[in-house]
Amino acid sequence: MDDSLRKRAVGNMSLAAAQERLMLSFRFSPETERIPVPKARDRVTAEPVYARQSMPSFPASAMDGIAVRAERTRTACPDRPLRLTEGVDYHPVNTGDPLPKGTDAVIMIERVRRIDERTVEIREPAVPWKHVRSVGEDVVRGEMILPAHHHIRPVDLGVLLAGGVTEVPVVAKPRVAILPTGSELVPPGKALERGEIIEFNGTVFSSYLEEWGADPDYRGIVGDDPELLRRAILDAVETCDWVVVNAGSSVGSEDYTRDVVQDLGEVILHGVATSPGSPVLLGKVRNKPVIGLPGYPVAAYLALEWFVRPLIDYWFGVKASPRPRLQVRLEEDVKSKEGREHFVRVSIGRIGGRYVARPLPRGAGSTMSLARADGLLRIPSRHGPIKAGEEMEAELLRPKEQIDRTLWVAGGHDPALDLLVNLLREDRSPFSLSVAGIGSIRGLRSLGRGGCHMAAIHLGDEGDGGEHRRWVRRFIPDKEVFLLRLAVRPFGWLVAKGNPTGFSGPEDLSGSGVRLVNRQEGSGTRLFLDRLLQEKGIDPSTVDGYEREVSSPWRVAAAVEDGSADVGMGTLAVARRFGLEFLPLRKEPFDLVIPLEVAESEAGKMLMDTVRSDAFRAAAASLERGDFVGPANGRAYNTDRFRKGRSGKRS
Ligand SMILES: Nc1nc2c(c(=O)[nH]1)N[C@H]1C(S)=C(S)[C@@H](COP(=O)(O)OP(=O)(O)OC[C@H]3O[C@@H](n4cnc5c(N)ncnc54)[C@H](O)[C@@H]3O)O[C@H]1N2
Ligand code: MOO
Repeated sequence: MDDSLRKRAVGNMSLAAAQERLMLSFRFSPETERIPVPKARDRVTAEPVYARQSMPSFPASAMDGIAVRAERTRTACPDRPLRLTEGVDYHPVNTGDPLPKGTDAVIMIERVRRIDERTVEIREPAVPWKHVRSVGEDVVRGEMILPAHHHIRPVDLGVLLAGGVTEVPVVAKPRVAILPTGSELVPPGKALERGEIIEFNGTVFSSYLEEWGADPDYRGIVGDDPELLRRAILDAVETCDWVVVNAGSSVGSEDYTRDVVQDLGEVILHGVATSPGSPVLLGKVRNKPVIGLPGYPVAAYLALEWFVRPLIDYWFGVKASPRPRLQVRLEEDVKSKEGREHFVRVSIGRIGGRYVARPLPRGAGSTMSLARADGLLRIPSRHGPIKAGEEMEAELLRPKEQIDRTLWVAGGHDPALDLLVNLLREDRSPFSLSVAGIGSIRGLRSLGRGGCHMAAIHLGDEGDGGEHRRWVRRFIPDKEVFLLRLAVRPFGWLVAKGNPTGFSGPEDLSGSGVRLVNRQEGSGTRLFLDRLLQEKGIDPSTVDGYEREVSSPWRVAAAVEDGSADVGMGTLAVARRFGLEFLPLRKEPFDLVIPLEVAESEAGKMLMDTVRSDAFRAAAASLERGDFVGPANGRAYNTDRFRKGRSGKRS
């Protein structure tokens, strides 16, 4: 047996213990840099900074007016106005001017009546030192402006400069080497050969590290070769403070990070009890941290935050504030095994005054689901699975105010929804739309129990106008709802160009070697297929590929395109986008189901106006013809439509 196949599984220390172990393994003594104040934003002070001069450095007028000696104006009153002569009793001053010698108060110009060129009159006495900024009123020489280990903000630059400081001592940034490893990796932009993967984790790491205050040093892709990795780590520890190695920390035959680190230094620990993100390697080479992160992007970014971010904060001596949290109710069950902490990405919507969370795809490779997530559930290792309806705390990845202003559509998917998302943004709408493609039936069910604002459905044929209404009544019997038509889409079979298997209809799905790619249960497409099979008396278990479920029309098309399936169902627009052949079956309406209270809300009205706009209608019409259109770029920004906020017609 190949030795690498006998590698041990990774360990499972708890995340908290692993973080502590890492922190206890290093002591840092970062250098201090002196940098010009204008460049100091987001840096961290290395020492306290004291004012070198006072601000203001002279008594200054705080208002436009006249400077006087207060004592000389004592007799002024409304009955006996006092006349003052310029150059003798008063001096004109503007805000910020030094107070002329011999004066100690300023009278605002509004309180002064001009008599002639050199004479003014006042009706009340000046109060000594009123409207005068005394020396050091703002910053006083010798005062501490910023303490040590302070994260410098734009306003701090102002007080530093005002206090006569031009250079500020800051903690030098930790230089962090980033070593993406893997012979399958290629730089972005290259035309991909089979098996090649675009290297993007390195860029994401660099960007997070910059955001957290470190200085990333991206050192390029290292192939799967222990000698190359060894040299890359040794080079990196020469010039960098820490090293982050990406991938190769698991137990595959080409995962060398552990052995190389062991050989060059010490493995502190390998493997944490989390999902995703478990194959983490923490090591020490030449007394410097070497951190091996899993290759799968979501696992990698979470683990970067768990292990590298606290090191950065420790280096700078600052404490990052934790993300805001929010109590949410789970829309669906969430599986989680005891003994491991689970991190689950969720979308969050505010529905009927409470926050509802829907779990997003769990795969550690699903970058899109992290990019789209509103929050993160952290399920403790002793918790076990979570049932739909349970409440939990979520960490927010998006501001709550944005979540509050998002309408949530769940159900079937169509490019018309993307169009809506973009039109709302183009129109500078305060509201946005978030789409959960979970299938028409699940969308209706979710709407029925208050799990989303609207459902999107395609469950019928254009010929049968009542079909959608019947579905709605079945799932939402007790709510008044609108049906808003977005499009009528040509729907049919998608096959490769030239229809190589000669597919002609459902009869060909059974026993003829044609491979199907199916949609998930609860989708309108699945329902339609099941009906066709039933009509033809075809047993689904005889259909090759019936069990292969994908979760969107795009994934159906992608499977047909890559040749792993021969046929699937989808719209003409999707077929065109993928260059596939389309065999039409029906024209199906794609409708939004909108409860009355949502339709009458400000957000609902805005959405309905957008659906009725010329821009949407034109774009939707081309979708119906099967032409894919992008967002209507360059369209004039029309505030008027939103101010009017007309309400919708009932369907
Ligand atoms: N038999 C087992 N297999 C695996 C286990 C296990 O316990 N037993 N753990 C799984 C888990 S969990 C994870 S996470 C991954 C981690 O594997 P590696 O860290 O060794 O990463 P790779 O296998 O090299 O890559 C995984 C995946 O990610 C892609 N990748 C890698 N680097 C990049 C990059 N810089 N940019 C973009 N994408 C990248 C890579 O191509 C792979 O597709 O192991 C499981 N397996
Ligand atoms: O720990 Mo891995 O990240 O789940 O796929």
